[in-house]
Amino acid sequence: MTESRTVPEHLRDAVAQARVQVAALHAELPRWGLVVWTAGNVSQRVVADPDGGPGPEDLLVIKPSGVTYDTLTPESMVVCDLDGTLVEGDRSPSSDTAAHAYVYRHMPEVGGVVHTHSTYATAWAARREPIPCVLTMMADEFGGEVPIGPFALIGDDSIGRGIVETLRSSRSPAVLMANHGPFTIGADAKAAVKAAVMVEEVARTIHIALQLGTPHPIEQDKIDSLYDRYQNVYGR
Ligand SMILES: O=C(CO)[C@@H](O)[C@H](O)COP(=O)(O)O
Repeated sequence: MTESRTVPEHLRDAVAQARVQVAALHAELPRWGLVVWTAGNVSQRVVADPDGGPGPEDLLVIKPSGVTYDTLTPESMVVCDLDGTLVEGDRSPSSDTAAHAYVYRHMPEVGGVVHTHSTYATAWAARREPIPCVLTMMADEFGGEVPIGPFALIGDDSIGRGIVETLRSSRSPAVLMANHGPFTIGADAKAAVKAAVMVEEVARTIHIALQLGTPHPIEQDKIDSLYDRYQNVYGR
């Protein structure tokens, strides 16, 4: 594969650090039972101009496509530009790279993106049904329901467009792409992994609640209050 650009000298340390972080975060996906075989991926933005903030010249670090989790290392991670073009690496980038890159291009506040096929969240995605906000944990992390994104084919901008269109009008850091699975975002890749863990947890719990009867919705003012406390006070 041709490399159109190289990692600029001033970003070498930041890219090396991101390789370590992204490799370690990939190991979290099987650890939390969110993926099987080679499904799923984690990426992190590397800001090209730390003084100016996120911009179109940024890079992203992501896993190579089709490699099993137990063989992923910092060295095997690949670096792409925000068009999804390979900048550094020995293998093809993840097949979801275009989606991750689209999110970074259009949501400058996003520093990490995660995709899994975690079982319960993906079951909701298969039914194209948003996960209703019936748990305080959901109000805390998602600020409301977890929305459904459109059906989109893999490989081009379509998934990225669907993620951005859906999450722009939601407080949720997670979207269930129709018939596909969850994509999550965060200020960094760790926050996006956390959202991936949380969306699977609430998808499972609410699925079980539905087997027992009808879950009670939480009033909007209570959701707002829980969200505000968790986002601005909890853990500070
Ligand atoms: O769902 C998809 C494709 O959208 C992925 O989760 C693949 O299953 C893993 O792809 P690579 O990251 O290995 O290319």
